Amino acid sequence: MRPILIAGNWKMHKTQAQAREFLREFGTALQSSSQDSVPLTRTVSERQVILCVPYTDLAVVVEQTQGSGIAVGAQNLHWEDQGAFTGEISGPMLVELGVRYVIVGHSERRQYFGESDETVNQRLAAAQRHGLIPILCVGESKHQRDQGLTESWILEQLDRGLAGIDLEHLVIAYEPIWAIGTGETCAAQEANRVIGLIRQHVGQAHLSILYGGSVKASNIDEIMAQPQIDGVLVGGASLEPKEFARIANYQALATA
Ligand SMILES: O=C(CO)COP(=O)(O)O
Repeated sequence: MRPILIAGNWKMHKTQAQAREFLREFGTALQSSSQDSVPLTRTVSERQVILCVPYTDLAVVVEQTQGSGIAVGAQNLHWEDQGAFTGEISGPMLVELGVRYVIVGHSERRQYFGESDETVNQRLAAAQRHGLIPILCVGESKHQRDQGLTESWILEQLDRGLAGIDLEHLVIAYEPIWAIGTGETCAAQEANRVIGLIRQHVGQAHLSILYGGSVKASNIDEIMAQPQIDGVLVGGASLEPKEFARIANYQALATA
């Protein structure tokens, strides 16, 4: 049985005060949106909820989620442990704060900050060296999809990104770029197909592979009904406590 992960990526949103407010409302919403009002700890122990928050919120969110079962993630890390890298944050700095997961290679990092598969690979290795679980993001652009390049592009991202990486302590997220922040969700069956290809290519039976891109309370049940999809990486909808709680408490439908 592969672990189910429901991860929120806040991107560059929320001050510490806003993070505290979110967590107050999220705790309540998690219980009230759960069908049988199970306590927070039980809900999240069956489905690992992860909040990937800005660096400045990490300490507050770790402190406020202690004992709740919610795990905390960062959104990037540098490959060196320390050094003259102005503006960067290293693995040991995250570990000291109690962070357990870290997103690596998000398409926004690749698009706006020049991340390449090579630096993604180095960041993955650094995360694992320090016991952090990296969430590697891969996905094609609209242009690549239209050109029929989806599969070859993703397999290339995987081959380059995962060279020498331990496949046991890793999560992959399939995030088609054209579905991020656009409201245009990838059809659940198509996401299932691509994730199946990723699983086959990586060849690691226990790997959790998530879908990301315009996930909302209104489409989570259908997405999670797909047999290859082990969870979601949620952007915009993770900023709103009630919406994200409903996503975490998705209703398990019969497998599509
Ligand atoms: O980029 C994403 C998560 O990492 C997805 O963002 P949205 O859910 O806002 O489309």
